[in-house]
Amino acid sequence: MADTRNRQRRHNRGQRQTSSRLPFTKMHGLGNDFVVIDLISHPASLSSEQIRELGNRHRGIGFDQLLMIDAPNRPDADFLYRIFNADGSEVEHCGNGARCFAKYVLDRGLIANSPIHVETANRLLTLHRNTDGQVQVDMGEPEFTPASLPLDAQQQDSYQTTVNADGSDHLIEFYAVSMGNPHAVLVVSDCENAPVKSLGARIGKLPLFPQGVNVGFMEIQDRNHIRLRVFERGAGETEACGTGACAAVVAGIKAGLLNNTVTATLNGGQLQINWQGEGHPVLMTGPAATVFEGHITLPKRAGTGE
Ligand SMILES: N[C@@H](CCC[C@H](N)C(=O)O)C(=O)O
Repeated sequence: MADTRNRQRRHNRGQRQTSSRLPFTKMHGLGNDFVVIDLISHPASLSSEQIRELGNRHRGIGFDQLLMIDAPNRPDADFLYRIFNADGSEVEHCGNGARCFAKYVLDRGLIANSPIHVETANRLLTLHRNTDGQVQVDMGEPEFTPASLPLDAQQQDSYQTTVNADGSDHLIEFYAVSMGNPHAVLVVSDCENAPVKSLGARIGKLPLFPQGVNVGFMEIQDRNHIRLRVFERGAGETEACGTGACAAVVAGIKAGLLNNTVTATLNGGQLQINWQGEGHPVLMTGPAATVFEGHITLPKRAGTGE
């Protein structure tokens, strides 16, 4: 049944006309904020320049990520989930966005029940809304090979490099984890006073990371609790980063510093992360919220009357 419906949606995608008035919903997961658009009901295409303009917090709507809901390409998925950072770049994964995605498609009846199977650029995610409204996401398995980020280095347990920020050289040690998107995780003693913005921006630009990297600053409070701030690729420091929380917890478990179930406290609130070790997926549980709805007016395309 899902396959027949998906074939029809893919067919419609091939046939569709672009809408000039595009409904959007503003959502957030722990303050990591999103504009969500449903391209199945309202076909449209947005250039990276248009996405950057919409993401501008002073002249546009403002968001950390734009999330697109579309018809899947694979028969075992209910939807295709595409993610764009505020700088217009398309990326592979967004954990807080996945929880909002589940809330959006369930609240609007685009699917009757969870679990919801969602295709991303490189994974199949499973989303489940709990009876308390929180959403659990099977985020897939973490990867540690340099090629999976990518990271231009030989594989090690952790990596060291020197970064110049705030006028001085910092020798940093980091763990490298791919959650489908790239993460460098630093262990710090004082998360509140860590130079997240300056160091995060510099690390993200190191040639070591040819496709950039999300940089997490993790303070280990005890074996079941971390405090985490994340400087996201393409968005800067955000209120929360779901894939960043998974990457940090996984790095901490692999290093023997954390237990298998951890509460991560981000700037915007808490996520529960569970990982049973290599060969297992990471499970992330947290809230999703709708803020407001509106319409984007897209410029008419010359000569088409659209
Ligand atoms: N906010 C996200 C991650 C969004 C993508 C990231 N900035 C990247 O470039 O990989 C999350 O909640 O995971």
